[in-house]
Amino acid sequence: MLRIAVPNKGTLSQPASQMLRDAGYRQRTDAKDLACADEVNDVEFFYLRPRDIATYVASGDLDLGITGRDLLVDSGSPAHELLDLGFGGATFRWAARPEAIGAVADVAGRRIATAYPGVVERYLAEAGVKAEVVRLDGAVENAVRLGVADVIADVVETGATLRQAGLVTVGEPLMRSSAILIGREPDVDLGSRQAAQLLRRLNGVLVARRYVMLAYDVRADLLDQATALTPGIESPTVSPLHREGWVAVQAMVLRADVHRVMDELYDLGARAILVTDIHNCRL
Ligand SMILES: Nc1ncnc2c1ncn2[C@@H]1O[C@H](COP(=O)(O)OP(=O)(O)OP(=O)(O)O)[C@@H](O)[C@H]1O
Ligand SMILES: O=P(O)(O)OC[C@H]1O[C@H](OP(=O)(O)OP(=O)(O)O)[C@H](O)[C@@H]1O
Ligand SMILES: [Mg+2]
Repeated sequence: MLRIAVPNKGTLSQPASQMLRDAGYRQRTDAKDLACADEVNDVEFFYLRPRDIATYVASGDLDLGITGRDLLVDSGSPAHELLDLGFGGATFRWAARPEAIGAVADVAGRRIATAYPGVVERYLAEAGVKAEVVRLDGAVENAVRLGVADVIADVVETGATLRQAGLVTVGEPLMRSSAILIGREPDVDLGSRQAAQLLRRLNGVLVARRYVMLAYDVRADLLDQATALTPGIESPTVSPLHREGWVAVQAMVLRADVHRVMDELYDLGARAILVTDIHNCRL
């Protein structure tokens, strides 16, 4: 059985399980369950703290895992990123009181509060900057107000928590994170039937989330201009219509672009433009 680590709590937990469900895997129904076997697919899922997942995967005790890129870096573990899963996106940033520091170089000699000392120490070492790292478990934004630190380095998603604490970001993010699939080796072991299937299925979910299916009718003499707007992934499907001189076109389009593409197709003269969701795919 393939053994996979899944976040048991926190921001990544629910979307990770949802993505696995969308990929056709069985997931626990009770949030207190520690493991869940999917006999049909010959996979067993273990629910672990996302911070610990890289350790289990790097040791080889589990085959694959889902965690955050920042947590993988923070762990200092030799596990490898195999696939960006497209959820749990956040930046990891410096923040301080307005005007307290102007640039990242100014963190030198300051006290930096963080729950990710591994990420911060690696960054400081690479930048050749010396500073004191104060390791906290969470609610790091309070550290400046309470006098424990001068600067923080933390996960920023909407920025609402920083604003509440009267802090502003400084400089560029230390890193950009999102949920990732990790493994012990730099590539998925495609010799393992279950691992190859998991990768194909997750890629199928990613494509289904990013793309929609667009169908429309257009005059045959406008087909080249229309398909230039909707080239699809391989090539658009073109079928004859009963109406003389018209064709029906079907192509996958990026969800983020679909409204612009529909407007441009309409302006070109295409009609009966329909968008449908893709539930899953194998490309
Ligand atoms: N708004 C967010 N807050 C915290 N972590 C986030 C957020 N958005 C994405 N993430 C990512 O989630 C992972 C952190 O998850 P983790 O479960 O350790 O902390 P959490 O979601 O803050 O939960 P808790 O605070 O209960 O431990 C990191 O990879 C982080 O980049
Ligand atoms: O930019 P935002 O959208 O405000 O999100 C980022 C904040 O959310 C998380 O805190 P969480 O609520 O998990 O508390 P914690 O610090 O105790 O982990 C994270 O640690 C930041 O503080
Ligand atoms: Mg948190």
